[in-house]
Amino acid sequence: MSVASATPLVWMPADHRLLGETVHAQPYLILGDKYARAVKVGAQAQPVMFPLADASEVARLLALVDGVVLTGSPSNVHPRHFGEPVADPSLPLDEARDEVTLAVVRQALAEGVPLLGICRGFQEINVALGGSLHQAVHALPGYLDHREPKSAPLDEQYAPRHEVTLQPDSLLHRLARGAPSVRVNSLHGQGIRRLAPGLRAVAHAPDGLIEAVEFEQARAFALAVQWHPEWRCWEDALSSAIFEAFGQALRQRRARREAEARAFAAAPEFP
Ligand SMILES: N[C@@H](CCC(=O)NCCCC(=O)O)C(=O)O
Repeated sequence: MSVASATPLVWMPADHRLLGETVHAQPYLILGDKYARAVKVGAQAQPVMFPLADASEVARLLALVDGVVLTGSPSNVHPRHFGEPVADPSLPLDEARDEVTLAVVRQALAEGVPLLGICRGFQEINVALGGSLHQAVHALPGYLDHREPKSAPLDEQYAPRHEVTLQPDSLLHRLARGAPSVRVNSLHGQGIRRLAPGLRAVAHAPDGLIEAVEFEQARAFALAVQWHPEWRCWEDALSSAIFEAFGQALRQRRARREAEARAFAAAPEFP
């Protein structure tokens, strides 16, 4: 008998933000609409949040889902996670998010849970595995300014800004149908400095900055990009391909989890 699988579930860890006027500002746990929408439309999956999850709950919560998306965010990963002080205290941090996402990366990769990282999520994967970040790419001689024009309309902020060259024989290169390079948007101030052990750089900007990584020993989909494929992912061939491939990996895990649950239910009980 064939059994139709339920819609896969994707854990999307929350940002912690203060919203409201200064004296009345209150803490909120939030998820950007464009990320959730890309998971729903592009990967045909259901986004879920565990808003007050802490690191000690990560393993138990990962067992309930079919994949993870680590989203972008205006906040930076705290540089203490790669042994540095904060270079610019005016920039936002989100240590509560760091606590969860760094643990999620290690556990998800160890267990073969499909993982997609975007922008901050890309940086989190590198830091979680022992890599480090440049805290201000634009201040480095010879590097481009990878930040978005802050006062421009969103369409302009998310417009393709520079090329990335793709590494042959990578998943990303296959998803780009063998194109040697693609143009991508760019909305970040930080970037990978020391690549973490176990990660392979599979895309580079013209200034040499790493723009995409894959996990070398991946047991399932494990890709992260510094740009934003979630932005109207259905309008761009590579963005659509990334979310479709992630969706396929989610359905494979979903089918496996359901088969295990059926086998467990059918097993004889021993006293
Ligand atoms: N703060 C980091 C990460 C940049 C990032 O994820 N930007 C996305 C902002 C828009 C959004 O919320 O999606 C850096 O600057 O490098």
